[in-house]
Amino acid sequence: MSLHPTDLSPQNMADGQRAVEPLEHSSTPPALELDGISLAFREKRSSLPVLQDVSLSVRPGEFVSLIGPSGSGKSTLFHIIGGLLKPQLGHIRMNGQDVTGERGHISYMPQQPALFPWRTTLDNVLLGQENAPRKDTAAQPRHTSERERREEALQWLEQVGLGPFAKAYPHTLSGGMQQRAAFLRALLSPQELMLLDEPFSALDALTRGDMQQWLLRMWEKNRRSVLFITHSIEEALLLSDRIYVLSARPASVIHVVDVPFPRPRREEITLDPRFIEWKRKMTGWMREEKHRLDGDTDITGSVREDTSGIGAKPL
Ligand SMILES: Nc1ncnc2c1ncn2[C@@H]1O[C@H](COP(=O)(O)OP(=O)(O)OP(=O)(O)O)[C@@H](O)[C@H]1O
Repeated sequence: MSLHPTDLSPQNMADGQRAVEPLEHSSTPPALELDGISLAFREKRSSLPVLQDVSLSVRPGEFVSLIGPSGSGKSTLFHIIGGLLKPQLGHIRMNGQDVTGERGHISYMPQQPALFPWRTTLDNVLLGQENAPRKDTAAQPRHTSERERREEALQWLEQVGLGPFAKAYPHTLSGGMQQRAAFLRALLSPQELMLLDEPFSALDALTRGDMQQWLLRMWEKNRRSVLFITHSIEEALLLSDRIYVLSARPASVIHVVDVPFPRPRREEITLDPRFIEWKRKMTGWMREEKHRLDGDTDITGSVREDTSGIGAKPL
């Protein structure tokens, strides 16, 4: 389990000091390691550089977020990690093994729940296990029979308040309920690493807040390794151990934030002055990046400079 000792006390923030590097680096290899990933989409006569030398890691049991301007290449990065695209440069390692260009190593939760309308909630939740090789995971140890898997999935559905809807079809569920089912499907998949691509973006604000709290509790109980895409700085700060901030396209990592707030975290943390300060600082970064994307020459060149003094690591 990774730890993120940081020194982001209000005093240090005022003093303009940086967060210390994590003290503990476990000898266990990262659940996910991206090493110098670059990709350009090539068409007949043109080339669109989308990712440029992106490196990041997710240690076992860590919740890591990616945040960056729209169109910067976040989903493309997920497609590369999932083996749907092969980078022109760089490597992907999972648990120390090079898996660049290989499929089947991750469980994935997309923006839309993508439940099959002809399958019940229970059968949708079981879908992730049907085409994947069986192996132990933290959430689900090895089973011998289909019946046991169904029973366990039913217990999970009860736990997330979907017990009465196990036999219902997706169109009868609310957006939040569908997302919980989609999350369970990913959680019960045998792959250890979960990629969550803006899972709450289609939900209304209140449901989204509820789902964030729900995800926090679920993750704190199960501690899967998660890479999470979001556009919401508040969501990233609330949920993550670490946040990678991407530049505009071609995306590279411009800041890494070791989130200093202890767990378990609850909604109240968003009212903490340190949380508000982080949010303000990160909003500034994102705004600068957006201006750069829009071609605002006044601030071009200032984006990669860390002026925060509150613990971010500029690259
Ligand atoms: N298959 C493709 N062929 C050509 N260009 C593509 C392809 N897929 C994505 N792009 C382009 O690559 C860029 C990055 O797209 P991507 O969807 O990865 O960005 P994103 O950061 O996930 O965006 P958003 O935050 O809006 O979801 C965009 O300009 C997009 O138009």
